[in-house]
Amino acid sequence: MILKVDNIELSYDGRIILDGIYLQAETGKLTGILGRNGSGKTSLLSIIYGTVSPKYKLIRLDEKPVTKKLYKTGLVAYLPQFSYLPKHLNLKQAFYLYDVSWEGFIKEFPSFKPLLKNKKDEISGGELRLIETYLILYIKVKIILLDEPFSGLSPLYIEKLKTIILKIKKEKILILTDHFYNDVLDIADTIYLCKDRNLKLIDNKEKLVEHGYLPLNVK
Ligand SMILES: Nc1ncnc2c1ncn2[C@@H]1O[C@H](COP(=O)(O)OP(=O)(O)OP(=O)(O)O)[C@@H](O)[C@H]1O
Repeated sequence: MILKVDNIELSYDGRIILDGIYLQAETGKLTGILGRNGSGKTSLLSIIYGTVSPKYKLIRLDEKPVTKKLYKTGLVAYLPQFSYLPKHLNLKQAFYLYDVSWEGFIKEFPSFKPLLKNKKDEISGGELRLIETYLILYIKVKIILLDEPFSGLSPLYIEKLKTIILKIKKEKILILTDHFYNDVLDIADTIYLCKDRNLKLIDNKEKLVEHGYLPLNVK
């Protein structure tokens, strides 16, 4: 499946945030979006998802224009920057609600086993972020949008999550944005830099320096 996002123009209060955006993402390839704070990455993901309405947009799936908001098609799941799980659910109930296997999760992350009956305010911020990201990755949809999945995670969990993302991307369209650029560069097949209201296709790390996203002395 190929997702094409084209011709997006978004303004807030008369200020143009995105203009003439083109992005292509496909099953089997991980698409990463990098960009400075405030460059418009979250806005773009929200436009694709359908919760932000720009002045113009054209979204196509396998060349067919999508006329509904994408989230209404049942094809897409979105990890927002904020926590989305309802407070009253424990983890067992949350995995049940999202139809994701707790046993599969425990196989990957055995240290979470004792947390089965805990609610979101009884686990750490990083643990919660990992669980919420994992749930989104395993929801039975074809398109996954992840806004800063690595934020708040310790290095070992980031590595584990990267392995899972690489597995998942084989059967889903996966678009992610994060400030952990080394991790994004490590696993993404296609990288876009969100800059000057537009997306620039990036083919190597040096380009990120040239575009002023990374400092000159970056490792
Ligand atoms: N609801 C809104 N009303 C007005 N301006 C907004 C709104 N949401 C975002 N903006 C502005 O739009 C610009 C893009 O914001 P966005 O959240 O998309 O950036 P971002 O690249 O995701 O940033 P970050 O990396 O900090 O999360 C910013 O200048 C922001 O202040």
